[in-house]
Amino acid sequence: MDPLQELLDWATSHGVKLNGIAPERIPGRGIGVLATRDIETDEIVLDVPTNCLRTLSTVPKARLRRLGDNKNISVHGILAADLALDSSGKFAPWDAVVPRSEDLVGLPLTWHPDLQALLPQHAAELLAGQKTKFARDWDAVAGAFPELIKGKGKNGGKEGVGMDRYRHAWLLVNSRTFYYLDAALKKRRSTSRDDHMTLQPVADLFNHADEGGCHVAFGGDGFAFRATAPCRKGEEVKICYGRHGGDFLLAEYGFVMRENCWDEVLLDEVVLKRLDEAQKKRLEDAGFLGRYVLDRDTVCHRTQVALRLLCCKVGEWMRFVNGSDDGEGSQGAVDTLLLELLREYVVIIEDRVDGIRVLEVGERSQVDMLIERWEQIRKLVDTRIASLEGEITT
Ligand SMILES: C[S@@+](CC[C@H](N)C(=O)[O-])C[C@H]1O[C@@H](n2cnc3c(N)ncnc32)[C@H](O)[C@@H]1O
Repeated sequence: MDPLQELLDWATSHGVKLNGIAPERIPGRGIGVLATRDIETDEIVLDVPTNCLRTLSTVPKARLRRLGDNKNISVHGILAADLALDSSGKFAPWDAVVPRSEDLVGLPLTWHPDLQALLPQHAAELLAGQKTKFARDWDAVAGAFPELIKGKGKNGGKEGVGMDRYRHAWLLVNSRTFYYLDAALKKRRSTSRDDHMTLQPVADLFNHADEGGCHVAFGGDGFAFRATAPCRKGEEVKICYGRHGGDFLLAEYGFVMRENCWDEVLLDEVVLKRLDEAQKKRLEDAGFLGRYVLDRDTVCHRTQVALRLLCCKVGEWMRFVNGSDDGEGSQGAVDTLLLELLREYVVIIEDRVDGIRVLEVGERSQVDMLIERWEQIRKLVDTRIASLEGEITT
């Protein structure tokens, strides 16, 4: 039988209700969810009861006991251990449709370090966070389940096949969990919002849309997915994973979107190098050092503050920071400086893309994805340059 049909049979026998939707393979997006009839706004298209979820509460007690009181492992890490070690067959129809390792090569955690080194700043920071978290989780899991450390890993590493299997499970958890909180999670000490997660077979087949996706509501009985816009038969039904820019989608989900109304880029690389140590200290003390964001329309207030420090006398800058000066008088100088910095950034972007093109590592799809991401950033920067040029000359 078709594995997707088996998953649906399994899910419906566990109380999952699909209404006017069905999963299908979609070129370039793995599996997604299509409308099988016209869907109206506010229709509930999917109901997932709590008994279908894979959470901390469904991890066998014996497995949890072996992890002991280890505070270093995250809930993410425990769920991944459960996926990697599970041989119960309880979720077999789901295991049969989730992406295999070769389907996850878009996630930068799987990339060659030379390619990782050419990620945009925000994506690189997210990746660094993942590496630290993964290393901690793997340490805890490898210590508790030494039977996982056997054979040679894909990269011939001493950690063995177990680490590859664990990383695959860890990435599945990374890219397909939903926010969730229950008694077990509340009881567990030292959990943060990041630990409030669950895996949901079937619901995890929805792809992401920046706008117009189904609304996901989580209550005591489970999850309900409600259409927020009409969807015609045959169209893809999506949800919004969050208002994420392209760097986040690339680092955490391993894909790039052609159009994304939430896209943004960090300008720290060009702004910070203009600041001397005293200016950095001043900005730090005021809470404005770093995280200078350009989105599809404009730069953020933090950028306005940092650039004003480079254009104004300190007194005027302080009045802008405390809100007693609206900054109108210095806006022209700030815009001129911003234009200069954005032009500098264009040169950096071109350099990065050239650097990626000459690399002889990584898979074609990874290289293409990284170049596409830099091209998106270039588009954001070029758009702002064009509008600043128009504003400055008029
Ligand atoms: C929650 S899963 C969605 C189901 C997934 N497509 C599958 O085949 O199982 C998230 C993954 O789907 C893919 N994805 C989600 N939204 C996408 C989009 N708009 N474009 C391309 N890929 C997308 C990414 O690989 C992401 O990591």
